Amino acid sequence: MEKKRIVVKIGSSSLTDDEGKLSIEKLREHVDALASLRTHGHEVILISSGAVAAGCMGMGYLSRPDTVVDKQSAAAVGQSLLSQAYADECKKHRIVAAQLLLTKDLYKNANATISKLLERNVLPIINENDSVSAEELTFGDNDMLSALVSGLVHADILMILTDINGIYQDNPRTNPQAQKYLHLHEIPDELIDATSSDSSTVGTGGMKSKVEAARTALAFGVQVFIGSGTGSEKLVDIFKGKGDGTYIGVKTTMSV
Ligand SMILES: Nc1ncnc2c1ncn2[C@@H]1O[C@H](COP(=O)(O)OP(=O)(O)O)[C@@H](O)[C@H]1O
Ligand SMILES: N[C@@H](CCC(=O)OP(=O)(O)O)C(=O)O
Repeated sequence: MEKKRIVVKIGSSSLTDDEGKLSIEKLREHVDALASLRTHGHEVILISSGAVAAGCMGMGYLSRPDTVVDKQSAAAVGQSLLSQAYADECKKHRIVAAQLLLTKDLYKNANATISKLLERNVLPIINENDSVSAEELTFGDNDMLSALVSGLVHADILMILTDINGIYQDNPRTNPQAQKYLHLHEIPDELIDATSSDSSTVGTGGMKSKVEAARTALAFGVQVFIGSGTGSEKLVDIFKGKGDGTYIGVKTTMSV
């Protein structure tokens, strides 16, 4: 298998249980899958959401808060829990993990650090620095952050993992008849217009922010997958073109 540079983005919805709390079981499965992708020789960078969700309980919030300061405070509590959980699970695979908390205005400064970490076989784990990100200058969700990082590091592939198995013509939670796109060559304006920003209870941006991110990544020459999966081989399967989701792009790095 040819070595590729792969950015994997994991949304809050794929890291939490039914009550919206951080699920160590789910996080463990993601780390197992990331480890397998690395074992196949690929360079892997992780963009992980989940700080706000992970911090809600410690802050005494019963559900995801609405105000910026409440979300920022929950993220401050949750980011350290998230980072510790990744470090613990990575250690089981003898993987050293690094944490990078980026902001929209300064994210490009991380380029050299990410390159050095990859050179030393360290797994970069990136999130937005929620606690200091000003409302008018925030990514808000990590979809666009993952697309911009993919461009910055000249990634070959961006895999966006979420709680739904691809892009549908309409939100399948409200319209069960909606049809799924298996493969898209590009993201037309009509698709962005038709895609909803309705998200899960823990996520932000819904499918709209993911298709917008996919369009940005495509413009950088990065092939994109949006979908879900289970088990330690799910990322390798996505790479092989056997993922449960939507493949986007004209290149054939992933054997779609
Ligand atoms: N056209 C669509 N196709 C698929 N999912 C959609 C669509 N429109 C809205 N959604 C919603 O997007 C949600 C995923 O977005 P989000 O909650 O932000 O996830 P994440 O936390 O992984 O970023 C799904 O649970 C689904 O309900
Ligand atoms: N940076 C935030 C991400 C916010 C968010 O909900 O993102 P996502 O789940 O990717 O839609 C966090 O870690 O909670």
